[in-house]
Amino acid sequence: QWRGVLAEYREQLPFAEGDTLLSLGEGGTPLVPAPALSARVGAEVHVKVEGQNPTGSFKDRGMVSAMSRALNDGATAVVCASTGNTSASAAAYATAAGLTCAVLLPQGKIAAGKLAQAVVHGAQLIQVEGNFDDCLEIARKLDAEHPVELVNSLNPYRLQGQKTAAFEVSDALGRAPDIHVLPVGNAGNISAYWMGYREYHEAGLTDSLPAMWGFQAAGAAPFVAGHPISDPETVATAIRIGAPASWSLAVEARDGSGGLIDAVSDQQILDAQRLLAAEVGVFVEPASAAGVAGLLQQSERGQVPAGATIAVTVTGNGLKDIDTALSQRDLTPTVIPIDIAAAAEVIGL
Ligand SMILES: Cc1ncc(COP(=O)(O)O)c(/C=C/C(=O)C(=O)O)c1O
Repeated sequence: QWRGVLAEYREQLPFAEGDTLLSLGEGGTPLVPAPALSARVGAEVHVKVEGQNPTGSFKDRGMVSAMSRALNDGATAVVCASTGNTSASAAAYATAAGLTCAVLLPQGKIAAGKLAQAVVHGAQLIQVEGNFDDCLEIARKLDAEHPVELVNSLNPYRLQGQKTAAFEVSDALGRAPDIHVLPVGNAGNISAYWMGYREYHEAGLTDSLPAMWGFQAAGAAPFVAGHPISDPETVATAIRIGAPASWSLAVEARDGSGGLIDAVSDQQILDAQRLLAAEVGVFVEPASAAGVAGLLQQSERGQVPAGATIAVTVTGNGLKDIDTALSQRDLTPTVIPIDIAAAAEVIGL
């Protein structure tokens, strides 16, 4: 029985013997070989399906850690800003911890599935007439001025929890990948993976380090611009972020690993989302496909080393944002009477 990331990787995590460790079963997610992607890019591609976590995104790894810390420190309330998945995860883990949870969301820019999660778990939802960056500014000030625990990825326990994904990829492959590919928004995840790969390497559990390849939406690509941008825009609302909180850690992950952070268009993201669903069999929300879009772009540019071992993280479940997925498709249903022959005819039997 998988015991959750805090128990499974306790020695690598900053928790004391007597600490209560929460779990909703997070972590232990599938690393799926993707022959369709491997054939397209000429390398060995494995997809880390983080939409399989309890609340449907990778955020659960970091949230179980930050929430456990908060609980053991006697906190009674937590706060976070979110584009949706952090708040969904914070709401669920606050419930598991018996803490109250306030979430700050950019008005009108959050996928319905994520909103539903925060609501059903009883979080206090506050919609801000601004974007994620404005929400994070408020959350930081609330944390500084009031007895609430901030559980955004500025909280080091978030990155500590999220680094376990790098452990799992290395354990599953029996080695570190040559390249790790993932989307970049607030930039906590790329920083956490790099931390995890380095820790495994320093512990002698792997004998190499991957290049970290991060991808942003072209309309929300501060790392590509080289500075924060004020009006990020993308259909991938989860990464519609202009002022990443983990800027310096992400730059260290990019440069320290000999990697890159580049941009892909919304169309490339939607095409990658479609490819994952139609050719690999994995349904992800748009932002989650940004890494795959970037890998395809690198391949088109001849930048993918032949035969390389590549891990790509897809970060959130497609069920979070079915409106965007369905808006890309012809929905005229095939309707038939209650008639077997009619069904057989439609199917072409
Ligand atoms: C599906 C999905 N994919 C990628 C990212 C980017 O990860 P980071 O670069 O670590 O921010 C997010 C981020 C979401 C939030 O920042 C939030 O929920 O507030 C996400 O939900």
